[in-house]
Amino acid sequence: MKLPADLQRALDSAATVKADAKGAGRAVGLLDLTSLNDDDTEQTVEALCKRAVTPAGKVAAVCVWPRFVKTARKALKGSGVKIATVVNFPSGEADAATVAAETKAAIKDGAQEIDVVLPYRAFIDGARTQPMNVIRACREACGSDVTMKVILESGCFPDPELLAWAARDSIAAGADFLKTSTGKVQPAATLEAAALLLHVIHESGKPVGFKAAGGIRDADGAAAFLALATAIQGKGWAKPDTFRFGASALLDSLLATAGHGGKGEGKGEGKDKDGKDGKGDGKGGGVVAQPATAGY
Ligand SMILES: O=C[C@H](O)COP(=O)(O)O
Repeated sequence: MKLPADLQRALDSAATVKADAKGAGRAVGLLDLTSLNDDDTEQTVEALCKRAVTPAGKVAAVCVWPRFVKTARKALKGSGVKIATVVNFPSGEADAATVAAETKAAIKDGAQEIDVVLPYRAFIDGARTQPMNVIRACREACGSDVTMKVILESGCFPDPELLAWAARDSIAAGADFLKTSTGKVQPAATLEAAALLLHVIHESGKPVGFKAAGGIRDADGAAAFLALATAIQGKGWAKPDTFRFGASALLDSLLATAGHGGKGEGKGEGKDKDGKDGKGDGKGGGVVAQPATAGY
């Protein structure tokens, strides 16, 4: 299935958008500042939390492994920055009872937002009941106070119709947000997947948010996703309650573009997927997002 013509036009136009200072400052407030590296420690999580309140304002949330939720809670006390964590991450292969237990434990530790991976491999293989039982179990464990973001791992879907189906089922199972990717699989966030998920959200008529996550490394890449959200959902829709970026190496580029310098003025201070220093292309990271070209 090709994207409908109006979505394709919105995507083509968004792909050409360049970041400006105002938009980059706004994007800071929509950021889930993320660290989900295997070698994260309490010290790296504390350092991450110190970066959550910036000269351009605070980020929306800090997203860390469940084992660091308590550390983040302490470090972020009084900041107003939310604490997000991941469950069933990144493989999406745990059963409903395990996911419910993971979710409850994280909430007990202080998590306010749960990013749960849809059992996407099972869904792609044709299963329908089991994947959604996992999402429903997470929803139940979250209750009404904790935000649940469902990670679809859009890059693994062989066709957009199946992705749209997973998105609709996730909304029916209680998703507060649809999130593109774990960031552990390529392709991660693409404008194609974003257009489709934003369209499904729009069609649903429900107050469901969208999170673009994985591979977004510079302010221009972020601006394209924001422009697309505005084109599909309307001006003013993208707020912290409805739109997030999940990114581990975007903040410095946003701050530099917003006129707040940041370490290295956005000249390659980012980290690549292995946490190595980016080599510097003036756009804030070793890997530059290619939002408009990859698959779903
Ligand atoms: O949820 C967010 C992703 O894990 C971040 O991915 P990234 O490291 O490619 O920015």
